[in-house]
Amino acid sequence: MTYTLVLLRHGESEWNAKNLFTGWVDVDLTEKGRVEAVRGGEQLREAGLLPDVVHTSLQRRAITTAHLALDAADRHWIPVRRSWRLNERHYGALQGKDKKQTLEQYGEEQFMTWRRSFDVPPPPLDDDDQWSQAGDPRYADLGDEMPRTECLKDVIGRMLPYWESAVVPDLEADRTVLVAAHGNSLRAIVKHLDGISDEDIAGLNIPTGMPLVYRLDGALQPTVVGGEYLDPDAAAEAAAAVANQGR
Ligand SMILES: O=C(O)[C@@H](CO)OP(=O)(O)O
Repeated sequence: MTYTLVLLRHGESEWNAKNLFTGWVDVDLTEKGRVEAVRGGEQLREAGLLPDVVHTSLQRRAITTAHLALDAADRHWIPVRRSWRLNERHYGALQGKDKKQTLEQYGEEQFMTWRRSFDVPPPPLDDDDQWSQAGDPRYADLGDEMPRTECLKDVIGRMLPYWESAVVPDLEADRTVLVAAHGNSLRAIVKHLDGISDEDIAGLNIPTGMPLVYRLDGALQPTVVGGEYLDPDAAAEAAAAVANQGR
């Protein structure tokens, strides 16, 4: 038995284009991001990878990407589930800050610790900050679970209950599952699937709008470690660009 999982990071967002830390700020796709999402869906269709169900975050850039990609694959009609547990990593007090300016102000080591360390979150974001999500009705039910900042370890901790209770049952029902989410929530899933160490995950970057396909065995172990991008050369180039943001 082999299960099929497709991971898709949203297309380029307005704040990706402006090089701003985004996190839970609900920015839209750019025109380029919309084209990437459509292209991602076309790649799925061309590869005969037709999702039976889609899981997204509660954020516009992932929701719109899923819709555009599925529309292009003629799978716009499949069931959808959304959860805050697939949201981007909450970037704390860095939300809304320019990545290049942050690098210049705090230096390489602190910048990379905040961006890619496993367990060091940025300082928390005040509830009255203009980029806070406190009071956003879509998160009204979160109570004490509402983050004010997160590191990747925190993202894994809040993502896994959803993975186990919602995504795994779909895989085990032999559905082709599309997860349309974010750079860091997808890094959390990849770390979990591939068993990547806390140190090595720092070097993993996920490009926008490029389907990453995992075939999983009956024990939900990847048959190919790291999965397979449908366009590996373009994905490698785009992942390197993500790694270099701020420079
Ligand atoms: O700003 C963010 O929310 C993320 C994804 O765009 O950025 P980074 O790749 O720096 O974690």
